[in-house]
Amino acid sequence: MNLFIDAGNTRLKWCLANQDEVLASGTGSLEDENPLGMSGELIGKVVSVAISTVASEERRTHLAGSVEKLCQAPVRFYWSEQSRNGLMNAYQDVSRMGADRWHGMYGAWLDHRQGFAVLDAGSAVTVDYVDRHGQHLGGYILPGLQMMLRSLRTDAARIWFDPDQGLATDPGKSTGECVNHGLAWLSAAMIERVIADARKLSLSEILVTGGDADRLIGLGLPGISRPDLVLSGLRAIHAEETSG
Ligand SMILES: Nc1ncnc2c1ncn2[C@@H]1O[C@H](COP(=O)(O)OP(=O)(O)OP(=O)(O)O)[C@@H](O)[C@H]1O
Ligand SMILES: CC(C)(CO)[C@@H](O)C(=O)NCCC(=O)O
Ligand SMILES: [K+]
Repeated sequence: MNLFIDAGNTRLKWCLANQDEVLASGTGSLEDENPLGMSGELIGKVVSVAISTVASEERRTHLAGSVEKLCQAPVRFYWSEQSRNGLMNAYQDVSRMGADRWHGMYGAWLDHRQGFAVLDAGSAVTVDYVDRHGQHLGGYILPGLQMMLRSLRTDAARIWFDPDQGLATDPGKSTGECVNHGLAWLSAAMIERVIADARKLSLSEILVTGGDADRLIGLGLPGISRPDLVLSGLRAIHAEETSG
């Protein structure tokens, strides 16, 4: 079995899979001693490890070391590419693009050839557009929802509030409401823009992934929830690279 890991800035997601099916999946944290939280029985099945990561070089090295030791298996990292299987990256310097964006787009490309947007609402939010010819048209990088709340709390002296996951967007009448409704209101505005862009660019689907995907869908994003998007792109690339 192969172990696949999507290591973001906050959490990591993993799945244990062979060519056709996923045996197990879970989440973990780079901060934990056992970063995957996998049982010994599952760890024993791992013969190779493929990782997509946007973590710092220091955290990446640490992850590689601990996974290698834990699984006694070779670890391979996958990065952004210029093109693959008809999908073409708009970046001139693809080495600068977060691997999660490329793997998410590739996961989407395998199932949707009619043009799509990928919205990854993680520690940061990314939006990427791909047309029906497989051409990546470019994208956006925005602060994530938790990141915005954290910056309000730490950078503004008189803003005290309890964060909530509410969906209300009407004008707030307390600090807490102003902050929480403000975040939902901003997210709703982003959703409107993504919808308008998708229409203008003739993209037929919006695929949503990341920890805050459900929140955005709750706020009206007409998207398909694909929590596994990055891992499924990574699995496909690993299979292509190691077959034959
Ligand atoms: N159990 C959880 N732990 C942490 N964040 C969570 C959890 N559930 C939902 N979230 C939300 O998910 C967001 C982080 O998303 P995700 O886990 O996809 O990040 P990530 O993959 O580490 O980030 P990135 O890839 O952007 O670096 C946070 O803004 C938070 O609101
Ligand atoms: C934007 C994030 C943090 C989203 O996870 C990641 O894709 C990243 O670190 N990207 C590097 C910059 C870029 O994609 O251009
Ligand atoms: K991510």
